[in-house]
Amino acid sequence: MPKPAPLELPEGVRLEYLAEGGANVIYRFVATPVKDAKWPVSNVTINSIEHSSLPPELRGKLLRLRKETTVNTPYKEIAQNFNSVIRPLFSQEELVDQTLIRLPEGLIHRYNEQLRLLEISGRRPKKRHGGYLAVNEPFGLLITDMTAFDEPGTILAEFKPKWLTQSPSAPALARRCRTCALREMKNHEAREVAAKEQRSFCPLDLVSEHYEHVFRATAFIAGCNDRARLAHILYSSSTLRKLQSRQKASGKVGLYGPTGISQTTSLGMTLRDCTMFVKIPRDEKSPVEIRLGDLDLKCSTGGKAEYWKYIELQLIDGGWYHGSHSSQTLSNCSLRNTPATNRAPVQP
Ligand SMILES: O=P(O)(O)O[C@@H]1[C@@H](OP(=O)(O)O)[C@H](OP(=O)(O)O)[C@H](O)[C@H](OP(=O)(O)O)[C@H]1OP(=O)(O)O
Ligand SMILES: Nc1ncnc2c1ncn2[C@@H]1O[C@H](COP(=O)(O)OP(=O)(O)OP(=O)(O)O)[C@@H](O)[C@H]1O
Repeated sequence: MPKPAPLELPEGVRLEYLAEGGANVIYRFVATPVKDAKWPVSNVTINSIEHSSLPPELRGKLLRLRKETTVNTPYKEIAQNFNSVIRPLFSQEELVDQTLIRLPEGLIHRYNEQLRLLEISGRRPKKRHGGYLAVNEPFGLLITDMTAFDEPGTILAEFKPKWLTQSPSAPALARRCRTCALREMKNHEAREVAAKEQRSFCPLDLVSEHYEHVFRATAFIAGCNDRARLAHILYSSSTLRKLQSRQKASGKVGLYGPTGISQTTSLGMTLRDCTMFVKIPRDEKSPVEIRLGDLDLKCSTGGKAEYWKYIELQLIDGGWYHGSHSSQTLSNCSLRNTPATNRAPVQP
């Protein structure tokens, strides 16, 4: 059967900047009147987007546009990898879906202009200034909208679970997990140049079998004031456990990852840098929606695999896993007090 043609973004649809990361910018759809009778839409104000007035394909979706980066993997390849490598690992309800959509001509230039204006008006995070959309990218990605703007009372908690198991090449007597060790090393460097330090949870707490540890982790998750409710949701989240087991299965990371092109390493790193979205309705009886996003298969070429090994060596040789630096006295890593004899064996 021939493949269906990719969707096309109608000319008249306007976009509102929502957020961005290092490699992508995320937009909401703002329905505006268009001449094309195929897409009848009515006038709406920002923050109360009438989804019923959007073409059905765009309802409940956001638009993700790719930035120009050193890696520059085309969305077509990202979407193919998502379908062949990521999709089989999770169920449909556990993923922020991705669908290619062809962009109208001139759209990227218009929205690059808007990014410049957002910089001037202070609506773009400073650290993202100077990064713009890739002008040669013909596609955008329609992604599942996890925002709660259109659902009063619903809240969204968002965080990166990071490394849910210890690095396989961490020293056996480590008193820090991979994520806490790296954060503490980066904070040490930040302090030296008077830059802002990062505070976050220990990922091992997130998947702990002790509820109190999960509760401890929620102190660092923005978006949900009801920490106990969030902790209960995470404690019983099968998606979090599945992510952990998929990470374990892609264990060729740290010093053990092959150098150069390797899909196993790419997958291993991708699963350790994705985002978890938790959409919590006000009514405790309504279902909670938990999805994983930003699962673009990382590219292990271009020095990335070497960089990951270099980081691991720095953590080992620099003593960051041991927590022996004077700057590491205050840590909330779940391994910080563990007596060596009780520690779980490091994976082979
Ligand atoms: O190195 P880490 O663990 O700090 O993770 C990087 C992320 O930092 P953060 O999660 O904010 O601490 C970093 O996130 P930000 O750009 O800081 O939001 C990227 O996701 C980076 O991946 P890539 O180089 O864009 O493929 C991530 O780099 P990778 O190590 O996953 O390649
Ligand atoms: N499906 C979604 N629903 C709601 N918000 C989203 C969604 N996807 C992304 N976002 C918001 O946009 C931000 C950037 O998105 P995304 O993670 O895709 O960018 P990125 O450039 O790949 O990030 P990174 O720098 O981590 O590589 C997210 O941190 C989140 O706040």
